[in-house]
Amino acid sequence: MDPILKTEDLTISFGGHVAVDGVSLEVKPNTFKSIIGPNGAGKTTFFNLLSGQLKPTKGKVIFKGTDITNLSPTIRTRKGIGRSFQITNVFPNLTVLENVRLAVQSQKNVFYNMYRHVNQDPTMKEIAMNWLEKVLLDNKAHTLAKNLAHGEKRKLELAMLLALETELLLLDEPTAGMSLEEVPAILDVIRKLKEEKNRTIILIEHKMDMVLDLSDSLMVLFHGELLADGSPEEIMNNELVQSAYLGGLSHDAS
Ligand SMILES: Nc1ncnc2c1ncn2[C@@H]1O[C@H](COP(=O)(O)OP(=O)(O)OP(=O)(O)O)[C@@H](O)[C@H]1O
Repeated sequence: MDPILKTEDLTISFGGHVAVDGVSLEVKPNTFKSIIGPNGAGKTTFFNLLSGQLKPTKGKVIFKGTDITNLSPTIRTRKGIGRSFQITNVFPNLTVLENVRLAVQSQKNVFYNMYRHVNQDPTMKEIAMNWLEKVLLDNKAHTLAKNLAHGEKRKLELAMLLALETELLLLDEPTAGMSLEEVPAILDVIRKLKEEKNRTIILIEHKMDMVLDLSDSLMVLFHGELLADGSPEEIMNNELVQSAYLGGLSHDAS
């Protein structure tokens, strides 16, 4: 099966520091891949290269056989790469429902006329409400986004990402900063997405139990380099990974 996503020698330097260093990998469609690695290994930078927030110093990003290395984040989203929203992309003075409805509209290419449609299209509202139900946030539909608790904001980001209906989802620590009680619900949402088997999901995550539970494959970044790429079993048994990373991980994994 052809990969949905491929990187070739993907590299970015900031000044003299090589944050992502010659990463070549392939991701099969409708699989779940996690990226692990210690703090500062280059995981978020790698995501930024996939989503187009950063342009590489060298190398390529290929999505569904097309070289997208020089395309903008907006065009990449239209082509099917969805990156989890940061809360900075959320309108704080709109309600939760209105925020998701804007994401639904942008998926349907009617963003240019958003205020008219916000008020006039009941279907958009229903679709938005469905996404909110999916992330268990429908009870906060009419709350202003700025008044949400941290875990609820992460759920809103996830609902907005899902509303874009992209084939590839890039999830950057979706449970970061959540309280212990909030994590299982979001984990359930991600597990259900995986079980639908109609999306490719790449997850950056420090929580090893979550990674091992969900992933078909794992890639390990270490000082910007791809240290290993394989099944969870292969990675856990990889001596290089154990000595370079997993030994230390047991201390800082949450
Ligand atoms: N815009 C930037 N300018 C300069 N250096 C950067 C920039 N973005 C990232 N870096 C550096 O690149 C390296 C990789 O950072 P990155 O955030 O990708 O790591 P990470 O693996 O996601 O870490 P964490 O697990 O802590 O989130 C770090 O040394 C970081 O300081």
